[in-house]
Amino acid sequence: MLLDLHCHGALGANFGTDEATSRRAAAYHRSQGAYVVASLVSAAPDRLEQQVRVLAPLVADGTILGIHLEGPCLAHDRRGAHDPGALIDPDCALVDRLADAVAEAGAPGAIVHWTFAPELPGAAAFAKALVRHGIRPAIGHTAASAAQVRTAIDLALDAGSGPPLITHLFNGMPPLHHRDGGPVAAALAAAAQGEVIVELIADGVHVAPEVVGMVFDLLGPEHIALVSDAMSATGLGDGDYLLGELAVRVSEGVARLVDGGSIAGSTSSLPTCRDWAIATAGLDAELADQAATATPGVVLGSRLGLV
Ligand SMILES: CC(=O)N[C@@H]1[C@@H](O)[C@H](O)[C@@H](COP(=O)(O)O)O[C@@H]1O
Repeated sequence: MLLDLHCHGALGANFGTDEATSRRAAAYHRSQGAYVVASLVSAAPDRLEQQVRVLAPLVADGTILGIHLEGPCLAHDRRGAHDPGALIDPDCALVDRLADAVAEAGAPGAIVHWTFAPELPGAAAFAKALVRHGIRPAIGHTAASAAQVRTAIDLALDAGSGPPLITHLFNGMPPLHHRDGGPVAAALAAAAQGEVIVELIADGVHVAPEVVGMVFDLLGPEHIALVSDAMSATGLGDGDYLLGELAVRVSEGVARLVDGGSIAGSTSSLPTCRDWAIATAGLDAELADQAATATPGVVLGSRLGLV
């Protein structure tokens, strides 16, 4: 089985909406060959609490590997398919609240990682709060400079975190510029030193095959987690869907926000991404498999015992 650290749903369901459809989405991904961490897009704090409470029993019984909060402390300009009305500055009380909610709902430690933009006010205290709760900081949806990303990585490591994640490297951040390296340069340099693990969406839409190949050549599979970022259309066809509260249209397998046209997750399961990485990006099967099993396995650690 492959291990997908970033997955929003399948079969018309967004994880966290309700228990029955969340179970069906997880079962779909299992039937394709992947255990998933359920990702939640930016939403109001009350809504996030409801959603983590819906998912806690699924973590407790091993239906899903854990929960990933993607937002709501994200950069407005790099929000991609996140609801601009839900974005807030980093808020340590929200970390305490959601960590307490999953514990109370029977799944202490259910939150595996949490994506935030490190340039926002209060991000340093937020990252420390994550580490205090055993949640791995994930840097993403960010317009930070390379120096700000480097500082955030050091802060997380100093606070006792395992290597932070870089949420879907390249997507939701400025592209690499040779006179302003930004998050991509900082992430590649740190990953090469084993100080972060980068996610890559290898669905054939988000990142070009030659870029996927280049990242594997530069970093090696031990520093890369292939992820699906699968949204609710996964397992179904083209049509109209929701990502969180936002309307998404899927056409020829590509999901885009109806309003603005941002790409809005993938419609591929992780095994499909793995196959694309081999067939189209030209990776050795062994390397693709390592980035879809052993490397995400390091992030999951003892949580893997549950499945
Ligand atoms: C659930 C989620 O957040 N998914 C992101 C999306 O927000 C972003 O728009 C897209 C492309 O990002 P890009 O235009 O920066 O490459 O990547 C991912 O699909």
